[in-house]
This record gives sequence, structure tokens and C-alpha cells, in this order.
Amino acid sequence: MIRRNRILRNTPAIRAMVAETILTPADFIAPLFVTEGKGVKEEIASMPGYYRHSLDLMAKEVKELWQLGIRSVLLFIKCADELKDNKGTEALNPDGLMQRAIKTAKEAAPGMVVMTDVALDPYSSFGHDGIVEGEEIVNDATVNVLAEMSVSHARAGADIVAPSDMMDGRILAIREALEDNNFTKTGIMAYSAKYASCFYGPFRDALDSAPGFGDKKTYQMDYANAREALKETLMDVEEGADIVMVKPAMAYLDIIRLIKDSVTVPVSAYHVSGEYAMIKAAAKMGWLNEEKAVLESLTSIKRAGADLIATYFAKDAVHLLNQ
Ligand SMILES: NCC(=O)CCC(=O)O
Ligand SMILES: [Mg+2]
Repeated sequence: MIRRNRILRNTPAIRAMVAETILTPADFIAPLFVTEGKGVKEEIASMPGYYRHSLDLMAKEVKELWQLGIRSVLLFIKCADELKDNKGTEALNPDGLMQRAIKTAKEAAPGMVVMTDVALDPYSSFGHDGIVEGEEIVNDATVNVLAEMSVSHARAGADIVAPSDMMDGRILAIREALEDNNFTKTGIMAYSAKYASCFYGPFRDALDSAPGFGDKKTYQMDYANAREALKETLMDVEEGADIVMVKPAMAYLDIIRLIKDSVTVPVSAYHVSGEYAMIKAAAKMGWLNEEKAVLESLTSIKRAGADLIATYFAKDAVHLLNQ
């Protein structure tokens, strides 16, 4: 034999030397769920070990993440039922929970890249990502609200707005609105290839944002499609997206790779709530080693081509990497 491939696997040292993919804390985006109140830390039933925090405790969390080397957080708020309507009125409130959360996060760790979710579902009495007319989620009227919402987040101090709605044309509308209002340093991370996925289930528990009727298949993508993901992503780049995203992650590694090979902007992937819950549940049953499953999953997502990974395991992963 002239070639023995096992030579490069013989010891931990040699494996470390030739590892092609290395996770670092700055790869992670930590999603944070924010709720009203003081001293509130509520565990999400379908996401064991993950919490909704009130602003004071969110600030502590942001500081801790910063100290661990994590460089970005993605904010989601739980809107009170009485503030929900069909127009996203509360989403534009300059003193709304999201706007206060942005300020609080920037105060807690001024260097942290604060990203914000831009979509109507947390604010919608219908639990849909857009304005509802009859049974339809209307595109263009929704896009106008998303653009205003993005400006409102920028005004509160957001570094990057992250539209997760999958309406057509919203990236251009948001970019133009930011320009018109002189927010020339605010970035856009576009959820470009967001699939209509069952893996978002636990997230909807976290924000109480499950659709009140129907599903999201008229705006989120069909999981049968790959080329369509490329069409969506190329358009978002053309419209001004700074970062593009594929969501979910583990069942879409082929899409991450396709997009990585096709664009020159950074690619992010969202390791979603259902992916978190699956690992947690199997580990609780003693069927999987949680720590190994976490590192293997996140490394695979990066290997597939993700430059950034939004994951509920961000903090745990940094602790594991430090061991
Ligand atoms: N815009 C956020 C989602 O739709 C769901 C995320 C998750 O399931 O983690
Ligand atoms: Mg699109």
C-alpha cells in the first residue's frame, strides 16, 4: 500500500492538525426571547433549558454571551395578546418591547451586533407573517409595514435587521427605507430560503405565535425545492441583502452548500427550535449524547458552508469548545 489514510487519524493531535472545519464563538448568533416584566425567566416547555427573559435578565444574558466571545444576538419579543392586531401596529411603537430590547442589549454590551426579527407574526392577531385579508396574506401592504418596522429598529439602535417573512420585494423596500432615513450603517440579514417547516413548532410555543388558520405555505418555501432557493437568494442579494440565510439547517445542508457556492455574501443558517428540541428530547431519554450531538450538528452546518449559525445551543457550544 502506498496510501494509508488512517495515518492522519491516528491521534487527537494529528486529527486537530488536519481538521477542515473549526467552530469558533464568533460563528454563532444567539437568538433571545424577550418578555415584559422584571426578574422574569420562563422556561419554554418544548425547548428545555431555553428561556424567555425580561429586559433586566436579558441584559445579564447579553453580557454573559459577550464575555464568552459570542458577537451577535437575534432578538425576538413575545407581544401581549391585547397589543396584537392585523396591521402590526405594536411593531412600530417607538417604545415597544422590541425597541426597548434593542436599547437594553446595546447598553449591556455596546460591541455586540444586535440583530432583530422583522416579521409580523409575533404582533399578528392571526399569527401570520403579514397582513391578512380574507384568507390571504397580502404581499405589498405587508412589505410597507416591514420597511417601517426596520427603520424603527434602526432608530432604536439595531445593527442588522433580519426580515424572516418571505414576502416578495421586501429587501429592496427595506434597503430604500433605511437609505431614505439615513441609516446607512444598518445591515440586512435576509431569510432568503426559509422553508415551510414543521421544525418551527417549539418556537411558536415560545412566542405564542402559531398561525390561527391555515399554514405558511403560500409564502414560505416548499421543502421539495432547491433551485427555487437559489432564485430567492440571488434576488435578495440583488435587492441589497448583506447576509443571506437558509432555514432550517440540518435538513437543508444541500441548500446551504448550493447557496455558498453561488453567492459572494456571507451565508447564515438557522438551526431552529425543532432541531434543538429533537436533540434535547433524545438526550433526555438517554438515546443520544447531547454534547456530541451538538458539536457534530453545528460542525456539519459550518462544513456545509454556513459562515454564521443561529442556534439555541450557542452558549452551550462555546462551553463545549472551551473544554
Ligand atoms: N422567524 C423565526 C421562526 O420562524 C422559527 C425559528 C425557530 O423555530 O427556531
Ligand atoms: Mg424572496
